[in-house]
Parts: sequence; structure tokens; C-alpha cells
Amino acid sequence: MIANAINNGPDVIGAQGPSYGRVAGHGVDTSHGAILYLEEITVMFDGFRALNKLSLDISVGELRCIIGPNGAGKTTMMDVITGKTRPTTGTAFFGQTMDLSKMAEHQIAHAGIGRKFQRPTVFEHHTVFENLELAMKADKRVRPTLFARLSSEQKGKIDEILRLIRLNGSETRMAGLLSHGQKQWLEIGMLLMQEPQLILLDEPVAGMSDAETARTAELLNELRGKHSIMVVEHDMGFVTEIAQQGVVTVLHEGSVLAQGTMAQVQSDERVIEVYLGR
Ligand SMILES: Nc1ncnc2c1ncn2[C@@H]1O[C@H](COP(=O)(O)OP(=O)(O)OP(=O)(O)O)[C@@H](O)[C@H]1O
Repeated sequence: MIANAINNGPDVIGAQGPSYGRVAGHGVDTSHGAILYLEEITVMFDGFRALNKLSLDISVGELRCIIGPNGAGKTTMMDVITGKTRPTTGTAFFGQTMDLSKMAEHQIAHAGIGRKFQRPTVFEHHTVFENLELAMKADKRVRPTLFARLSSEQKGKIDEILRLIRLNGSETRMAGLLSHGQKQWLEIGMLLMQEPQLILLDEPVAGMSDAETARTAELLNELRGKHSIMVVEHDMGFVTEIAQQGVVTVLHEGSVLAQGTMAQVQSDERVIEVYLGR
């Protein structure tokens, strides 16, 4: 199945854009316009339905925000997408051909789904630059060993990402000395180094200052259209900033309760009742 997908060849969109900014490629067949299809996914934990016939599609280049009350199933959904949790029933496809339920976690990561967990996990005893370099070299598609010199193209890519994550000028700082927000940006940069086709961000602004949250919104708005991104977040101000006119999905009790623009879901009585009106 994976081999077939790879044979479909690259599907590079936005090749004029920045080198990290490829929306699709590396063999993901997105010919029907979607990068992710979840269909009727149910996850049972000891008789409890964490996901209940959840169906959701993400389009190529879309920035999708997922909101919903605690326990709605948001993390479980990301666990299904990344192979950490297997669906009890239902199907999950990456592009047209990759059946995520048949792939191991490392295969899914290698196929191009990158996930950032809530807590930053940077290499604290390495510099900002080294963290980005290590992320690039952890990418199995890149051949050189850890000790190989960086090509000018690779250096250019790191510089571009440093600017994007607002850490240019801080490249020689130890990552352990960065603020919480800067560590989160660095980790987003490390994800971008690997050019994932789909990026999953779990509560990226939790614990950030207001200024850091605003800069994170700017950062995500810069990534808009260049990557397919799914963001789970409780901070409604932040979601409003990044959702713009795009689709926001509200999860509740393991399924989609409502879906639409931020304005539409904010005025939906059911959403107010179970989440926003609390
Ligand atoms: N491994 C597990 N075993 C049993 N129940 C689980 C397990 N993982 C999650 N659950 C339950 O499944 C439900 C969905 O949890 P999940 O963490 O996906 O929700 P969430 O929407 O991410 O919540 P939050 O906003 O608090 O992070 C919760 O009721 C949770 O207690």
C-alpha cells in the first residue's frame, strides 16, 4: 500500500514558495484534494467510547482548528492519526492510498505526518541552530550523516525557518535557556525542518504569555496554505485569529457536534451549551 502510494510520485504545490513550504509531496496521493480522511472512527476504551463514529476530512493546505470540551476526544483523534491508538472500527486514510490503521507510528511519521505535543521537547543542551540541524538530520530522507557539513541549501533552509519562528539572532543560544514560548516555536521549527505534509499541533499556546500567543498566531498565519495543519486549542482568542474564514470543527463526546466558520460555531446554540457558554 505504501509502495503504491510512493509510486504515485510527488505532488508538489507552491514550488515557487519557500523551500520548506511544500503543501504536498513525498508520495502522498492528494489528487482528490484531501490530505486526511477519517471515516466513522470509533475508539473504545474498556467499554467507553472516546471516539464515536467520528468523520472528518482535511483539505490540502488547510489550517483546521479543532475545539471542544475536555474529554471530547481531541487527543484520542490525534492518537489515531499518528498510529498511537488503533481505531476499534472505522477508517483513517492519509491521502487516497495510505491506510493509517495498517501503519506503525514510525511509518506514519516517515510518511509525512508530524505531531507536536503540548509540552515542548527540544534538546535543551544544544543550541537553537543545532536543534534545527538535528531535526533535519533525523529525517530519513536526508542522507548525510550527523557529521556531514551542511550544504548551502540546508543552511538556507535553517535560516528561513529561524526567521519564521522568530529565533533569528538566537541561533547560538542554548535551547534550555529559551522561554516557554520560544521553545514551542523551536519545536514547530524542528517539525518544519522535516517537511511534514500534515502537521498536528496539540494546544500550541497553552502556558504562553499574551504576547507569545499573538506571535504564534502570526506564525501560523504565515504557514497558512503552505502546509496542511490541524490545531487543537482551547484559547478562543487564538483560534479566532488563526481560523479566519476557515472551518472550525467542534468535537463533543467523540463526534463532530458542529462545523463551520468561527462566527458560525460561536453562534451555534449546541456549541454554546456544551462548550463556549460555560
Ligand atoms: N487510554 C485511555 N483509557 C481509558 N480512557 C481514556 C484513555 N484515553 C482517553 N480516555 C478517555 O477518553 C475521553 C477522551 O479523551 P481525550 O483525551 O481524547 O479528550 P480531549 O478532547 O483531548 O480532552 P482535553 O481537552 O482535556 O485534552 C476522556 O473521557 C478520557 O478520559
